[in-house]
Order: sequence, then C-alpha cells, then structure tokens
Amino acid sequence: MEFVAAPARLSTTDAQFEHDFAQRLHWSADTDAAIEQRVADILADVQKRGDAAVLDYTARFDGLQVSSMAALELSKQELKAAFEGLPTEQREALESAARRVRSYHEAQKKANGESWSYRDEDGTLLGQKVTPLDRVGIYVPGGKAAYPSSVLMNAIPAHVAGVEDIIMVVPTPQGVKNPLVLAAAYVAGVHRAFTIGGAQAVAALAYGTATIPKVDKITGPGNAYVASAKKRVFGLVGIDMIAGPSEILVLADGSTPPDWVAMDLFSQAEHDELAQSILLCPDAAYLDAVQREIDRLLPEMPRKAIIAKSLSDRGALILTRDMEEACALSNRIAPEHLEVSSRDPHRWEPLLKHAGAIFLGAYTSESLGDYCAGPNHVLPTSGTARFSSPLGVYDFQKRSSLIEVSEAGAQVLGKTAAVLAYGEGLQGHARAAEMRIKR
Ligand SMILES: NC(=O)c1ccc[n+]([C@@H]2O[C@H](COP(=O)([O-])OP(=O)(O)OC[C@H]3O[C@@H](n4cnc5c(N)ncnc54)[C@H](O)[C@@H]3O)[C@@H](O)[C@H]2O)c1
Ligand SMILES: N[C@H](CO)Cc1c[nH]c[nH+]1
Ligand SMILES: [Zn+2]
Repeated sequence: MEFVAAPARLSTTDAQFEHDFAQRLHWSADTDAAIEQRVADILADVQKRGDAAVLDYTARFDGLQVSSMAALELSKQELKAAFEGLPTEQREALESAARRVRSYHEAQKKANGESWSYRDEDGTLLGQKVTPLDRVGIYVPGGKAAYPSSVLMNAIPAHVAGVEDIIMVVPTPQGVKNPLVLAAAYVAGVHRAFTIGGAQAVAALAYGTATIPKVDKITGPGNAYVASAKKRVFGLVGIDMIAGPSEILVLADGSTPPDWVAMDLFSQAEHDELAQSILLCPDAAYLDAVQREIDRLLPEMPRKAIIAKSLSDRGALILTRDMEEACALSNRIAPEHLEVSSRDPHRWEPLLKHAGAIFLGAYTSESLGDYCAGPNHVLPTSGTARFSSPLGVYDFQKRSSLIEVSEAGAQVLGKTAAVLAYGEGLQGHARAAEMRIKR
C-alpha cells in the first residue's frame, strides 16, 4: 500500500491564513466527546469495582487476559533478569542515558530544589522546607510503541527528589513485555511495577485498589485517554501536566540539509496519528525541498502509515515573511519541542518564549533530547507550554513555609497583624497576636 504524507502548505500572507492555521492547531483531548465519555465511565467503574474492573479493561483494551492482579505485577527479579539479559550495547546505552539524565536532574535539584531560610535582624526565621512526595505513580506509555526512555525520565527525577515509593504502570498489549522497559525500571530503581495502562491504570493509581497502592501524584505522558484521565483525577491526586501526543516545531532559516529536517518531522509524527509536526521557514524553495525529502524518505519508514496520517491530518509547512514572524508564530503555537535549525540559533532564541524544550542548531536533533541529552523528555503539549514546564525534580517535591518569630519580632508583627485582623472583623486572630505583646 502506498502512503502519502501531505502536510498543509500555508503562507502567512494568505488572506485565509488565520482560519487555516487555527484549524490545523485545533485539537485537544477534552474536546473529543467520545474519549471523554469513555474515560469518565472507566474511572467510575474502577472506583467502584477496583481490581475486577482493571482486569476487565486490561483484557478488553490490551488483549491481556489474566485471572488475578498478581499476574500483572512485575517482580524485582524479573526486572533484574531483563537488565542482565540485554545485549551489551543496549545495557551500556541504557546506563549511559540514565547517567546523563541523573546528572542533569541532580544539577536541577541543586539549583532550585533545596530548602532555604534567613533570619530578620530581630532573630525571626523565615524559609521554605522542601520535602519529597511519599508515593508517586509513573505512567509509561506502551500502546503503539515501548518507551524505556520514559521510564528513566520519570523515575530518575523522582529518585533524585527522594521519593520512597515509585509505582510504575505500563501497558503490555497482548502480554508482550519489552525487555528494555523492564531493564530501565531496574536501572532507575522503580519500587513496584504493573502491566496495566490507559485510563484504568490512572484510575487505579488515583483511587487505589486492593492491589494497586493509591499514590499522591501521577506523572508521565500518554495518549488522549491517559491525558483525559489525568485531568479528571487532578485534585484527588496531583498531576504533573498534560503530556499528550508528541509535537515538533522546526524553525528553519533554510541552512540545514532538508532531509535532516524531514526526518525530524517524522521523528515525532511516528509516535501517533495525533502527533503534530510543523515547519516554519521564510524560504518557499526550502519548504519545497523538505516536501521532496518527505516524499523520498517516507517509503523506507517502518511506521509510514502513522507518519503519513499524522503529517496529512495535523502537519503543516508554513511560509513566513521572515524569521522574526516565524518566532512570533512559534510563540503562539507553544510547541512541546522547538528546533531552531538555523546557522545563528542564538540570534532567535531570545525571541522564543513558549516551548517545552528548545533545541539550538542543526546538530541538535530533537531525538537526542528524547533519549540521552539529559533534560527531561516529558514535556507539555497542546499549547500548555504557555504555562507548564518540563517534568523535573520539583514535580516530585513539595514546599512548606517555615516561620519562627522571635520574642522581639512578635512585638512588631503582633501590632501589624492585630490592626489587619480587627479590620477583617476577626477578634480571635487579633487577640492571639496581642497576647504576645509585652505590656
Ligand atoms: N509528551 C511527552 O512527553 C510524551 C512522551 C512519550 C510519548 N508521548 C505520547 O504518548 C502517547 C503514547 O500513546 P500509546 O497509545 O502508544 O500508549 P499509551 O500507553 O498512552 O496508551 C495505551 C492505552 O490506551 C488505552 N486505549 C487505547 N485505545 C483505547 C480505546 N479505544 N478505549 C479506551 N482505552 C483505549 C488502552 O488502555 C491502552 O493500554 C503518544 O501520543 C506519544 O506521542 C508523549
Ligand atoms: N518524543 C517523546 C516526547 O514527546 C519522547 C520519546 C520517547 N521515545 C522517543 N520519544
Ligand atoms: Zn520522540
């Protein structure tokens, strides 16, 4: 079967541009009513029936039929055996990626993940105490591809933060376990792991079942069902962000070989039919050249069906007036991944405000960030990079304010507080402050 990848060709000078651009961007899990209804039903059912519901949905959606939840737990020995059974090259790559991801997150913790305090001149102490979460659930996607890298990206920052109980869930369609995923769980020090996925796995972690421990927060990427379920359980548990179908935006000045850029667009399109790949460039001939490379390279891609659908339904090659306009458009899109494929990336970087991760220069393919550069690959999608950040150590920590008022401090603060408390009509507050003031 022949596949055609035909991303929309748009130009910012067309009268129709705003309309066509909005149509391309429009998609969000919560606007898809069918998915929403199904997810709501699954969550309610798991809340009511617990393990029995999880077993039913695992049979239905993942084709994995087992008689008890115990059969869905991966033992520590199984994880270790998977690691030991890997070919040397894979074992070393996994360990090398884990090392880089760990170093990056340790630096992140040092920079903004430690407790701090200071004292006023009167001895009053003020500060912030940072503590790790007790128990987290990490979602590792597994429907259309296996993601050992996502195991590292979730579990390592959780470890660096000091979380004591890391529960991993990962669907294994038809019961096929990916050895690299199991090995990554071993390398990253996951505490318990279950082969369940989708909305039912999110529900089990959020509500708890007889077998699956209830967690404090659920992190990790997933498809539209997972993203919708996480949004719905937020409040009962914490969530990191909405990390849905993958996205890449390439901002090109035309200096990068067009086949490199075509493959970068494929790299995210191959995740999911709902993934989005966009190229912005002020040079129409370059856009033509990239389209020619897309046509040339597509037939050799094993996942050409997914790539063709993703690029045709959601992809776009957009001609801009200049690079400045391309940067402004990129900020409106707020993509998960933004490649600045330019001879002079540092000229454009200051103009870029909204993106999950920014990749500078032609040699920084987004795929290096997916696996081993060091920064986290769990990133906000669907424009949520306007207000969300990459998954990080901070997602596995919380902060408590620390206040210790000295006797001298209480004399001054007591007066201020009492005046404001009387103003609010709250006598108890005012008098509690005044009682500590010496007469
Ligand atoms: N943003 C990020 O950081 C990031 C990282 C890695 C992957 N991703 C994205 O994660 C997603 C992974 O998706 P996936 O599908 O491969 O794996 P997944 O684990 O997210 O989803 C598989 C599960 O979806 C559920 N499901 C599938 N069809 C269903 C249906 N019709 N009804 C109810 N439930 C259904 C099943 O329970 C199945 O176990 C992709 O979109 C990929 O782009 C994002
Ligand atoms: N690009 C994905 C995040 O959107 C992460 C990933 C894992 N493996 C390959 N890619
Ligand atoms: Zn990827």
